[in-house]
Amino acid sequence: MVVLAKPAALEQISLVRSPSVEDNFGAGLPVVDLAADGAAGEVVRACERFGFFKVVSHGVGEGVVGRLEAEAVRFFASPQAAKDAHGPASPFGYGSKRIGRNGDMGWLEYLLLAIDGASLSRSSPAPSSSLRDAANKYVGAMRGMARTVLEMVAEGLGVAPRGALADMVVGDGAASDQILRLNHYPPCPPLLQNLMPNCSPTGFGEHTDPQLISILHSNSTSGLQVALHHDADAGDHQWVTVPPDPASFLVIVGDSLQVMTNGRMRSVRHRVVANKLKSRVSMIYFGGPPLEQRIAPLRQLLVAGVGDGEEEEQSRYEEFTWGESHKENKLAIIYIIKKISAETLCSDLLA
Ligand SMILES: C=C1C[C@]23C[C@H]1CC[C@H]2[C@@]12CCC[C@@](C)(C(=O)O1)[C@H]2[C@@H]3C(=O)O
Ligand SMILES: O=C(O)CCC(=O)C(=O)O
Repeated sequence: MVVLAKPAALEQISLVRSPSVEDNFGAGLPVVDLAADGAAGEVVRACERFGFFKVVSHGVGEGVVGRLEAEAVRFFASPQAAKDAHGPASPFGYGSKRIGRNGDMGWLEYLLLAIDGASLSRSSPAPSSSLRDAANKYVGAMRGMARTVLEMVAEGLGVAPRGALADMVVGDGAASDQILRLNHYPPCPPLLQNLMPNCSPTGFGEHTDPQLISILHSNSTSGLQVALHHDADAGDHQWVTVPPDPASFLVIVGDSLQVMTNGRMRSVRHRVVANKLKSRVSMIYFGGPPLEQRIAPLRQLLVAGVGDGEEEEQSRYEEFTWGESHKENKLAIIYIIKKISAETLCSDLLA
């Protein structure tokens, strides 16, 4: 058991050893130019192989991103009492250090906002009208990108109609379950930097996203790591750092898309480690379906390529609705927030 000199400073936030620089993808990061010929095939390949990809040529104006990021920075820089007035996150609103309902802790503060149709929900108010306006424009852009990507997924997998998946999340009038999350990870405290040069506190613990798709933007501060799947279910994975690029977005496959594609696409585990020197600000749009949506493999994928007299592919997952996944934690079989145990604490601490 390790006792920190000042445990209260970290309030039980785990420490992780960051992968070395060589573990970066470098040129190997999956990148898709959404405007290029053959983009649908590239999207499917990246989602099958990595569970995420970087999007370039996305057509989202710099102003739309910059305006919301500036609003987020302004909110996070406001006095603690002003931020606390918008919390605690239950689940929507301002939250700090405590993430979700499972007692997970991270070196971050965040604003979780519900989306109703094409704009922020009136029932989880934004802290200011300027943040709400900026968020609504941003949400519009993210819905457009979610449609493009999900249509490409359907096209690339040979699923008809092209809007089969996209309509679940951004269909006209669909009461889908969309969320916008603004995250701020303050720099790693100087005390810890000195004590443990190779460690950082966990910003956001290891998890997969339960929805169909997430679209992530960050400022130029690093911290995001993804697990390259070898055999992730058997715990065989390698953490790699994704270099930040504010000019692009990262599309992340969620658990529901994994189920709907009967495991062809894999949701990707990811986590954030706090940066030693700079604040990281990220904005993430989560595209989930309506609560009554059945989460099960698309029938067309189970029968695709099955000849006469041959058995169709079996579903690898128990069927449930998106609403049930909230209530009964059904997706917990797939998504894992790993409580980092003593063995995974940095060896500097264990010494
Ligand atoms: C530790 C967490 C925090 C969770 C639940 C659990 C694992 C996955 C996280 C997310 C990620 C996607 C948005 C969110 C709203 C969701 O649906 O799953 C998040 C939720 C929360 O922020 O509460
Ligand atoms: O901040 C990031 O880069 C990732 C955030 C994330 O994984 C989340 O909010 O679910």
